[in-house]
Amino acid sequence: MTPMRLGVNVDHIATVRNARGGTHPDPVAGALVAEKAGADGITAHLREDRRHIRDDDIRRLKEKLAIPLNLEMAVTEEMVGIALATRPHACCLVPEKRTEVTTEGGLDVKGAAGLADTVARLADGGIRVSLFIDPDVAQVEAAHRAGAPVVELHTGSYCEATATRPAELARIEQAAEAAEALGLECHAGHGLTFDTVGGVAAIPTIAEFNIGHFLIGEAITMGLAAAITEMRRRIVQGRLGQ
Ligand SMILES: CC(=O)[C@@H](O)[C@H](O)COP(=O)(O)O
Ligand SMILES: NCC(=O)COP(=O)(O)O
Repeated sequence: MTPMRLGVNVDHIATVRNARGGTHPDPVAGALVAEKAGADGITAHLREDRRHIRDDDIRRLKEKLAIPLNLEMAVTEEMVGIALATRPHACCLVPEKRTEVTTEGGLDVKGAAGLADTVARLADGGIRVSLFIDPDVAQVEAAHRAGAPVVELHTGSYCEATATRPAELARIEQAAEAAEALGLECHAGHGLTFDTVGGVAAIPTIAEFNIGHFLIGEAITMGLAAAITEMRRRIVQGRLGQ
């Protein structure tokens, strides 16, 4: 059976940290909790504007994790240099727009000149390269031509859709079938939640799910009670001089 790995994206732990400019919460500490909880890998997106994950987070993730690190990054010389210096297990190449709130779409692999060269340089550095694309058969075929062994299908439109969700899921299924036929490993991610992951997981050839924003949100709400209980305990301890 095709594996069904869960990659936990820790970007938005860094978003909360950066809101105060300090060191807490630490995305690396969160990644180690995810590792202990059974995550199969950790994903972190080093954006060009460093709005959440920073260079030092990537360095520390590589140093401390026992599970694979998947570095998401734009196709730039700076990022290729960081990847080759850090040597994560995998790099997922994504499109980036400075003003976007999140990754709005997939890479236009068909129109990206020089992408095959970037894929080859990263592969020569021992890094498994994945291309983050819209669920579109032509993009899957272009990813294959560019020499990438893996594609990650952008599930954002599927997750956001209501009436058209079955049609969006059918696009993901077709793209996953095309990847399988070409011998590419297929991953899925973006915007997945408890309610939307099942539909995608039902596609038998998808080997990895990369999920971040929703999980970090649930960690805040599901974890809030435990944090409050611990804070109450510390207050009582302090009062009693223990
Ligand atoms: C490429 C992608 O989907 C992710 O990196 C993810 O969405 C988290 O990063 P952003 O929210 O900054 O896009
Ligand atoms: N590549 C997608 C990813 O890592 C997580 O996306 P999201 O769950 O934070 O939207």
